[in-house]
Formats: sequence, structure tokens, C-alpha cells
Amino acid sequence: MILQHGGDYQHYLKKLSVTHIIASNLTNSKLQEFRSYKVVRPEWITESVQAQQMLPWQNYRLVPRATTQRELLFSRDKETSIPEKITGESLNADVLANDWARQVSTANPTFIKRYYETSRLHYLSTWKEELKDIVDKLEQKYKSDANSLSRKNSSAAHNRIVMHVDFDCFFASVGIKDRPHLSSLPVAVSHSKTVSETSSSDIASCNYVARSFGIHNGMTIGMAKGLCPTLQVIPYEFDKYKSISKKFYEILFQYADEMQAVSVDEALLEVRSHITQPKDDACAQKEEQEALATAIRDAIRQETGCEASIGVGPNILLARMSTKRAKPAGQYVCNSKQDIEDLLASQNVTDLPGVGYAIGDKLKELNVTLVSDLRKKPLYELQAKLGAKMGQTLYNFSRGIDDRPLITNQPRQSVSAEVNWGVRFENEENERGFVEGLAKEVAERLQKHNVKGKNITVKILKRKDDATQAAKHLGHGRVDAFTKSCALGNFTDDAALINKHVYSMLRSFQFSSADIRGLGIHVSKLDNQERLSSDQETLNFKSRNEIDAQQRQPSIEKGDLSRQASKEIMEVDPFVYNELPHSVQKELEATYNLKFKKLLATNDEPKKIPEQPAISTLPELPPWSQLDPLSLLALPNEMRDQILKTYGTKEGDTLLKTPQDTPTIQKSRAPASLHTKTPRLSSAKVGGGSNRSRTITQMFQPSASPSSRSNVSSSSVTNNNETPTTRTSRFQYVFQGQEEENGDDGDLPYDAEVWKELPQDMKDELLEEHRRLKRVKIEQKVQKEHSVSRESAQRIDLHPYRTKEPSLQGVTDIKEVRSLLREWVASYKESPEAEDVATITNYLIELVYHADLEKVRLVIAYLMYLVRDFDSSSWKLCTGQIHETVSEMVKSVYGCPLCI
Ligand SMILES: Nc1ccn([C@H]2C[C@H](O)[C@@H](COP(=O)(O)OP(=O)(O)OP(=O)(O)O)O2)c(=O)n1
Ligand SMILES: [Mg+2]
Ligand SMILES: [Mg+2]
Repeated sequence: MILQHGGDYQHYLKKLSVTHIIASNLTNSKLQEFRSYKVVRPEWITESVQAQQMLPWQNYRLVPRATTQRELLFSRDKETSIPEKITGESLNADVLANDWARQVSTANPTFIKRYYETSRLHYLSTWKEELKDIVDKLEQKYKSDANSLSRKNSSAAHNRIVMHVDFDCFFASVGIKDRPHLSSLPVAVSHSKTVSETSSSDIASCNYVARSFGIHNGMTIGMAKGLCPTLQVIPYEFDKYKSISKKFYEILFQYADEMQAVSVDEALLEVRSHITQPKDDACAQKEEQEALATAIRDAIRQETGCEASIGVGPNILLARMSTKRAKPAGQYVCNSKQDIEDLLASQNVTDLPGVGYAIGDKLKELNVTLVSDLRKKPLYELQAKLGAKMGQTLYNFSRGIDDRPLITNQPRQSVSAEVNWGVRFENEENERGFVEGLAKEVAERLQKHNVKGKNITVKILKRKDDATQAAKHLGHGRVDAFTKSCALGNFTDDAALINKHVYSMLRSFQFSSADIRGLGIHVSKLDNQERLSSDQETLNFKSRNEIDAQQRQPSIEKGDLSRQASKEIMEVDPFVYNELPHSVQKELEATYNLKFKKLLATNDEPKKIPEQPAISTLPELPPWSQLDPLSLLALPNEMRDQILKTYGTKEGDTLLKTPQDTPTIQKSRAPASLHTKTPRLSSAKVGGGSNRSRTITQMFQPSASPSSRSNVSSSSVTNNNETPTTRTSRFQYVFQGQEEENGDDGDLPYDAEVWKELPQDMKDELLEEHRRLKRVKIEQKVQKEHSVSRESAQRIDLHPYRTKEPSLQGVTDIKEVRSLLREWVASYKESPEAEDVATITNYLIELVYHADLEKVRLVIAYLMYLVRDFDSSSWKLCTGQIHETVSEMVKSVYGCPLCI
């Protein structure tokens, strides 16, 4: 019957090649195994044949019989479970029957303008952008300061002193300053004018009197009123916040070696150069740090009339945790092991930076709620649950380890505008007008920041099918998020062009306009990236000058910019090109006019050779160069020039060495720290290569951030009016909350229809498994490539797992690693330091990812050998633990245990 009616069948199940699985009965384990496939009863076929059309498979789903098994929560037949179908139209009509709602929502043509004038989130995000400019200007101002040179680079130093400064209840304090009669009363800042117990307006900030009632930032006014009926609500005063924030930054800059503007009321500072006491005198150091914090707090109070709290610590994590402890109107200095213990152990994991609900829940599944629980978990277990990067970060955080430097002078990555409130379209015309307005807003922002972009991403929030009115009035309610991107041929800041692309991407989803609840436009791949990416440190200042110059002479410079935007010719080695991932190839194609270089003598036919290859000579490199000239050729001209220029200098020497050579440079430093009284391995950064060489690596990587590289197919829109294709990809669903952490899941091998109906926990499970398998695959591939053609793998550093040969305190050679271990073990006869154990374990795990299992084996064997005669059981225990952790990791990656 199947064949007669145009179908095909397979006797043996090859999962990815079948569309449906037909069965009248299946065991529970099979059902579990096939849970993400369309498993249907044979009646689906017979009845479809009878009806002469393919009937919806959902009605013939094979349902598990056993009652003990968890039931699949597939949505039931809409007819029976939902008596009356809820539609976006009816919901919107209900809401818009109210005149006030019409005034403040998209039904009002001036909506966007009004929205941005009153949105505090908008204020906070745009203000942050302005802050960056202010910090840059202050930097210029203080650059002439004689101290500034010695001030720099303290984040690279071993002995960092990081300070975190944050205003106490910022918005509320600013408001109370001019309303002294409120100072001892509970006060909150919010939009809400009519303060009722049903108000759904958020509290942006509340003072500490209000907090003593259990009120906190982000709570609704209604809820807060329930907790404290006498709560005083005061309005936003954005201009005041801005002027105080400026003063705040001006003060901080006088004390900072380096500064990161975190938000309107908060900054991170490196203050090493302000502490003069010797580092081995912990007491004197602590006193001096306390005094510095007091001085800064006094200055802030005097200048702004508001209180700020300060946390000080050896890294960002500990400084932030110290601020928590210090609040309100206080300070806390963390500079001993005991302090770290006090700060961290009893905290909830959700108090750690980067741990939100999603990760908090995953940790709960591992029975981890406190930081002290987290510390007991082996690295591999955390990595298996949270992914390699997050697992590693939290493993370190739980031990007070954090090597993140301050982020200063970062070029802007993207410009965007997003509205997720008040979106209720009555018709398509309404929707069209809104998109136009939002596109205009983005274009204006691009122009304001003097950048143009090449990649447009639209983010859509669509009402879930069964979602009723949003709990928050005119909020987006329960939604699914969708994104789609398109790459343009040229850089743009043109509102009409952006509008055209965004509108056609939006329409390609074919959503009813009544169901749209939010829309965002993000423009990325900015032209400033190309101007800056080759050497951020020096060029950042240049860019500021450039921008200043542009403001003085807009017409001339504008012309220059647009010339820059037209496609440059780039010569590429076809072999290099063919080894690039597809996404990078596409990016290069979109950015440059590619000319393929004719190769020197070779027998291999490159896969893609243009009809008229241009001939180019290899750049001349000094005989001691380690840089592959072919890779150099593949770089854009500007980057290549920059590298070659740096090359002539001594610094260039370091820059161009391959990882194998780095020990000779770093070696001179390594013994110094080893011969101090307490050789500590943990202070060294695990992982090879200097930042500079990493920058070169990054040039080859797709420049999109993990979040912009969404798991949605990017339909390429070209200039010839081609509309993006309608939903051809099966996998357009964005897994909210997970995309940030895990990057690309666009290649999920599941049918979108099936996927949509799976309950969330099952989706999570499948995603995890998918990612694990993917990881294993990549790793196997890397390993294979290593043995087959190590040379070519080294030539182009594309994949993070095969970037640099892992190093232990800068050394990679096994002999040197052994000598480090020998010294380490010799100097801690009693028991090892936990941080050092973590460092060794991390090093070994990196080796596992790097597929250098032989070295893993050698290192562990040597450690065992070193501690063989020790009486101290803690060393043996520890070595055993390292062995166990790493074996588990090997097992999870390669499927077999590690034999020592
Ligand atoms: N959900 C939030 C959080 C913060 N903010 C604004 C108002 C805050 O005053 C300011 C600073 O945020 P903080 O997180 O530093 O909070 P506060 O300064 O209000 O309180 P704390 O004393 O805890 O720092 O940013 C906001 O509008 N909405
Ligand atoms: Mg604050
Ligand atoms: Mg803050």
C-alpha cells in the first residue's frame, strides 16, 4: 500500500532517513528511544489511503501503554481541550478596547518615540554606551598624567588588586537626596503614579528601609505595597542620574590603573599601583586597601551626596562578592584565604556571576545549592552538565579563582533596538508602520555612533498558541522567540534598507500580526570592527580620533567611509580557503571580492578554483619566522600589513612564534615564581599562547558573537530585491536561555514539528545529548587530523579545541612539565594546595580535548611516581583524584578508560 501510494519504506531503521516510524506496539524502551520521531500506528496509512490524502500524523501517534511511565505531554486535540480557540485578534481587541491602552501601545503611531523616552531599560542600555565614550574621554584626559604608563597593565600582573564600586540603591538615593523628608521612610522608584496593590509596574530601585520589608528591585509595585502599605513611590529622574554618574566616573578615574564601566552606578577598577605596602605583609596591605576604599567612598559622598559601597579582592569575582558583603554604605577587603572562605562557601550558587535560573536549576539536579557543594563536584561532572566552558568557570569560581581581565576599550559589536512591551497590532498596516519606526530608530543609532553594519538580525516574540492575556499589562506574556538574519553586500545605516530586509524576514515567518508581542532589530558586523580588529589596543584610540575628525569634517570623512565599505579585493590561497568552515567562507565572500591565488607546484586539485586566478607573490619573511606565509596571504591587506609591521620589532618576534616556541620566551619567567618560597602553579594561566597570538587566531574565526550566531538558519538576502525564503529550514526554533550558553544547535537532527511538541525537560535532555555527541565528534575529528596531517591542522587555527597546545605555566615540553611537577611536589611535602590541584587537573583536561592522551598518561604516571614513597596520605589521595577525574573525562569523550 505504501509503495502504491507514492511512499517508500525501509525494513531496517536508519533513523535519519525515515520520516515516520510505523508500529502498532513498542516496548517502553523503544518508545523512549524514538521519542523524538513521528511514531504512528498503521491506521495512519490505511485511513490516509481511504481518505485519499495524508491525514495529520498527530492523531495516530502511538501512545505508551504502561501507566508507570511518564506520559508525553503532547498537546491534545485542540477541539476537545480548548473549547474556544484563543486568537491574537480577540486578545488584542480586548486590550485595545481601553483608551489608555490605545494611547500607550503600538495602536498609537507615536508609540516608539514615547516608548524610548520613558523606558528605563532603554535608558540604562543607551547610557551604558555613552559611559564607554565618557571613559574613553577620561582616559585621554588622564593619559597625559606622568603616572599613567606605570599604571597600565595591572590586570596582567600576578598580584592584582581589583576594586568594585557600586552605589547603594542608586535611583532611590538620588531621588531621596532632593526629598530629605523621605530619608527614613520606605521608598521605591517606579513608573507607577497610581500606587495600588494591583499595579504591575516594576520597582527599579528601592532604599534599604524598604528592603527591610522584603521588597527588592524588580518587584512589582503591587506586590511591594502588599508587603509595606506605607511605601513611598517616587518617579524616575534620568537627567539627575546621568549627571551623578558622570561625577562618579570622574572620581574613580583618579584612582584607577584601568577601569571598566559596568553600568550607570557601578565600575570595576584595577588599583594595584595605589598600594605601596609589600605584598608579604598582609596586614599592612589590608590596612592600606581599607584606607583607599574609605578615601574613594568619602570622595563619592562629598561630590554626589550619595553612598556607594566598595569591595576589594584579588580578582573580579572576589571584589564583587565583597561588595555584596559591604552593602549598604560599607566596604570589605578580601585578601586572605580565610576571607575567600568566608565570602564564598556559604553563598548560594545563584549569587555567583553568570548563574541565573537556568544554570541554577541544572546545578540543583546535581544537588548543588551552595558554593561549598559546588566545590565538591569534579570538573568533568560540571562540564558534562553545563558545557566545557561554563563547567570550568564555575569550578574555578567555587575556589575563588577568576582570571578574567577588566574589559576596557572594547569596540562596539552591534547596534540594536528592541521593543517587547506594548506591542499589539490591529492589522498588517499597523505592523508595517511599527517595523518602519523601529528600523528608523536603529538607523539613527547607527548614525549617532558613526558606524554601519552588514548583518541584520530580527528577533520576534510570538504569543504561544495557548497564551491568554499577559500577566503584566501590555507585557509580552508567554511567548516563543524566533530569530532570522541576513547578510548584506555592503555596510549600511540606511533606515529604508534596514526596514525592507527586516519586514521581509518578519513576513517570511508568516505569523499573524496579531500574535506578535515583541520585535528587535540588531545590526552587527560593524565597519568599526574591521577598522579595529587587527590591533585593538592601539587602534582604539585611533578610532576615537577618527570619529572626532569625522565630526569636524563630516562630508570628507563620510566619503572615505563609504569607499571603505565597497568590496576590497582579497587574494586567497585556495587550500587555505577550502579548510575554512563554511560560515567563514561565506563571510569572506560577502566581505571581499575573492581572488584565488595560483599555487606554487602542487598536484592536488583544490576544490574551488576561479576561472582566472590572480598571481601573487608570497610576502618576504625573515628566515627565523614561524608564520606560515600562506596563512599570511589569506589575511586581508590591512591585517597583513599590521602584522608585517609589527614583525620588524622585537615584539613581533613574540607575536609570530608558534606555541611550541613560547616556552623559550616564557621560561625566563617561570623559574622565578617557582623559586619563591611557595611555588604556586595556579597563578599561571593554563592554555598556550599570548593574547596577541590569540588575536591572530581570532582573525580567522567568524566574528559573530555566540548570541548573534543563533541557531536559526541565516537566510542570505542579496541586493537584488530577493526576499528571504520562507521557512524552509526545519529548525527555526530558538531555545530561549540556552542559546547564549551553548551556541550553535542549528544542526539538531530532529523534525521541527516533533520538536515543537516535546515537553521542555525532554528537549533539554535531547539537546544535551546532541551537544555531547557533537563534542565527541569534533574531538575525534581533531584527533584524526592530528595524526593524519598535523601540519595542516596547525597551519590554520580554526577550532578552539585545537588552537594552542595546552601548557602548564607556559611550558609544553614533557621534560619541563615534569620538572615543574617535581618542584611543586618537593615544596609541598605535607599536602598540595587545592588551587594547584585544580590547575594540574585543568591542564590535563585541556590535553584530553587536545587529543594528546599520550601526554596525559605521562603526566599522571609521573605524578604517581613522585608521590609513591610519601607518608602523607593527602598527596596520594589527591593524585588518585586527579587520575579519576581525568579518566572519567577521557571516558566521556572517547568512550574508553585511560590506562596508565
Ligand atoms: N531591575 C533593575 C535593576 C536596576 N535598575 C537600575 C536602578 C538601580 O538603582 C540602578 C543600579 O542597579 P543596582 O543593581 O546597582 O541596584 P541599586 O543600586 O538600586 O541597589 P544596590 O544597593 O543593591 O546596588 O539600575 C533598574 O532600573 N532595574
Ligand atoms: Mg547599586
Ligand atoms: Mg549596580
